[in-house]
Amino acid sequence: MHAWPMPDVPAVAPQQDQAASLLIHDSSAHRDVDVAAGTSASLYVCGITPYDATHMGHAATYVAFDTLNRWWRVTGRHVAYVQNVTDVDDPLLERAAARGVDWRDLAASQTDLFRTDMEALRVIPPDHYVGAVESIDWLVPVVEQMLEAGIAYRVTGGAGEPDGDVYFDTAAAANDAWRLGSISGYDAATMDAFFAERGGDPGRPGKRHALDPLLWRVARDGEPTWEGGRLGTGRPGWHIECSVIARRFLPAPFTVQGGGSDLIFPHHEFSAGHASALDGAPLAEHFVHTGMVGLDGEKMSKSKGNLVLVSELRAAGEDPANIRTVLLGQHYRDEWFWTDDLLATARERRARWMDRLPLTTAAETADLSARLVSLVGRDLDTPAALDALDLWASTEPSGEPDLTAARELADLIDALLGLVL
Ligand SMILES: Nc1ncnc2c1ncn2[C@@H]1O[C@H](COS(=O)(=O)NC(=O)[C@@H](N)CS)[C@@H](O)[C@H]1O
Ligand SMILES: [Zn+2]
Repeated sequence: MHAWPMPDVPAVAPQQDQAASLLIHDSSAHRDVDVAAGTSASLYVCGITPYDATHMGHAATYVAFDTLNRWWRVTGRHVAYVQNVTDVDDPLLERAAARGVDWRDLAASQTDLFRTDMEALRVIPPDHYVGAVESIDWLVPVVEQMLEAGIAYRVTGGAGEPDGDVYFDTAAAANDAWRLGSISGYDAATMDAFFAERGGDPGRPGKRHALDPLLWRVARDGEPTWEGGRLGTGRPGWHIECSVIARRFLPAPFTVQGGGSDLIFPHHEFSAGHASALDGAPLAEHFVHTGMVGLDGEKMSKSKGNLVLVSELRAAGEDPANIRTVLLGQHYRDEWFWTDDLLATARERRARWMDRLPLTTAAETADLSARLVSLVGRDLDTPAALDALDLWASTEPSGEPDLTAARELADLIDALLGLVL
C-alpha cells in the first residue's frame, strides 16, 4: 500500500564533526549503543493497528523514530525505512464488530487518517508501507517451512476451537540468534503477564508451552480468511507479519527495530524469534522503544478511550508544528502525560524562535547547528535541543543579522527536527 507524501527536507551541509556518533538506548542490550556507523542505516518501525488513529501516543512514537531517521540523513547517511499496517488482527475485528462496520472499511479509513496526520506532522514516510494482508502470500510458505522444520506445530481443538491452529515452538526454535527472552530479557512471570495482556493465549489446551505464539489461525465462522496452502484457509498471527515484511525489504539484520515499550514482549520478542528461526540471523542489530504517553494518569489507549487525537487538534485549527514541538519537548523514552498546557507552552516557544530567527548571525548558526545535531546524537535528546533553541532565542544577537545564516539555520531545524519556523 502507499505511504504518504514526503515532506520537504532541506539539503543541509552535513555536520561532519557531529557525525561522529549517534548514541541510542538499546532495550535489548540494556545500554546506549552507537548506531551512526557506516554510510547507510536501515529501520523498521511497527505501524498502527488501524483504529483510533492517530492518538498522541502513536504520534510520539512515530515522531521519535522520525528524529532518528532525520539525524541519519542530516549526517549524510542513506536510510532504508519500512513500516507495516496491522490491517487484520483480533483487536481490529473486535472494534469493527462493536461499531457495526466492515473491518476493511475501518482499516482503510483509519489508515488514511493516519497518513494525513503523519504528513501534517512532517514525518518522513517509509520506503515500503506494507499491510499484514499484503504479506500473507509471503508468510504462508515461511510457516509451512517452520512446520516442516519442526519449529512449528498444529494444535488439535480444545476449548471449542477447531483443529489445526499453527503455533511457534519457542523451545525448538532456539538457536544462536534467538531464544525466548533474547530481546526482552524479562523473567517468566513478566512474560506470562504481558503475553496474556497483549493478545497471547497462555491457557490454550494442546500447546507445548504456554508462551508459544500463534502463527496461523485456521478459519472460524464470521472471520476473514485467506488461502493458506498446506496451512489451510485462515489468517496470520500478529508477530509473523513484521518478521516477514522486515525480511523482505531490509537487510538481515537491519540496524534498528522500533516501537513503543509495550511491543518489547511478546511482539518484538517473537518477531525476532520468527525471523531468526529459519535463517539463523538476528532480526535487527538494535531494539529501541519509546515510553508510553498517557492522559489523566492512565496510558493513552484505545481500550481506555482516553485518546487525544492529532486530527481533532488539527480540526480545531492547531498548527501541527506546535504539536510536534510538544512531542519533541519530551524525551522519547519517558512516560509522560499530555496536557493542554504543554500545547500552550509549545506555541509560545515556537513563536519566540520565529521572532529571533531573522536576527541570527553566521556565528550563531554555526554554533547552534552543531549543538542541535550533537544533542540529538545523544539518545535523541530533543528536549535539550529545544532548550538550546530557547537559550538562543533569549540572548541578544551577537552581531549584524545575516539573512543567509537565518535561512541555513531554519533549514537545519527543519531537516533535523521537522520543525518549520
Ligand atoms: N500510549 C502510547 N504511548 C506511546 N506509544 C504508543 C502508545 N500506544 C501505542 N503506542 C505505539 O504506537 C505504535 C502503534 O501501536 S498500535 O496501533 O497499537 N499497533 C501496534 O502496536 C501493531 N500494529 C504493531 S505491528 C506501537 O509502536 C505502539 O507501541
Ligand atoms: Zn510489528
